[in-house]
Amino acid sequence: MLRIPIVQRSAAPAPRTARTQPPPRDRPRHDPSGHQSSSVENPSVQPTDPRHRQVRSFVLREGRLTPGQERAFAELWPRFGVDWQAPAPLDLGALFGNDQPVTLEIGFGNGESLARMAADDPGRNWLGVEVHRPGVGHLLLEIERLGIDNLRVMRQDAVELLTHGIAPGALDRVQLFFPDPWPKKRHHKRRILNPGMIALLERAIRPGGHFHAATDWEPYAEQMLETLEAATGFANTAGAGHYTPRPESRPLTKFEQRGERLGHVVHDLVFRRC
Ligand SMILES: C[S@@+](CC[C@H](N)C(=O)[O-])C[C@H]1O[C@@H](n2cnc3c(N)ncnc32)[C@H](O)[C@@H]1O
Repeated sequence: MLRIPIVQRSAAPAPRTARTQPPPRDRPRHDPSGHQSSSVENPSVQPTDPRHRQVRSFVLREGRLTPGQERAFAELWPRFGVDWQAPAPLDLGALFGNDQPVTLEIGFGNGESLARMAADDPGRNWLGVEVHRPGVGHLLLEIERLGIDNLRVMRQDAVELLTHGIAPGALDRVQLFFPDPWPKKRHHKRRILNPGMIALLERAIRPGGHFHAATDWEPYAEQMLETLEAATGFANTAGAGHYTPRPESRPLTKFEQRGERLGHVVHDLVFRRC
């Protein structure tokens, strides 16, 4: 009898690299921010098993690095980048080499406004967390250009970082500027500022510390105001129902400029942790 050999296919998938296209289900259908975030080596921002997928505030996208950004990852990441794996909490004092108060910026984009703030306020430590790889590379180059040493950079999902990596009360301030608005109703669940995030912020920010958000998307601003005012751990520094005038200390961000070109009104919200 003729026997036909059965050829076994290897079960091991090809390793994912920075330049591998994500499978179709991970490709964004619509990104209202116009932002190209990327899929990378960092396991904490890799797509997870679809059976256990959580709703994320970002969609992983390919992002090409410029030669300058490639160099930044090779030369500057070892000094200013933070390699972190959940669930170990960060030792912020050791990270900065001092006990200055720490401001965390979530989703810094290209990082130019964050680097400016860090340069303007050296008496404070600054930690930026972003998932978009070219943005991280851009910020590393800004740190080099400005010659500052009070800023560290993380390539991470901020939700994961706040859930596992930040000890209770370890932060003096958290800032969230122009988060993706996810304007379609079916995408509202992707908005990063929701009651779950507010609970994480209440845990991470010390009593007397502050949370500062800004957005140019009116319905999101209204949702932020309502959700933050409903949280018992925060008090609106502008008084109930009010937005805060734009603080001088906040430089214009890239997405803010884009919003202004589109005629959007910008709202700032500053809440004190009580
Ligand atoms: C609309 S952009 C705003 C960027 C910047 N703040 C600005 O104003 O120019 C929102 C940014 O948040 C980042 N982002 C979204 N969800 C995030 C998350 N869970 N952790 C870290 N970064 C996130 C995106 O990659 C994107 O760069």
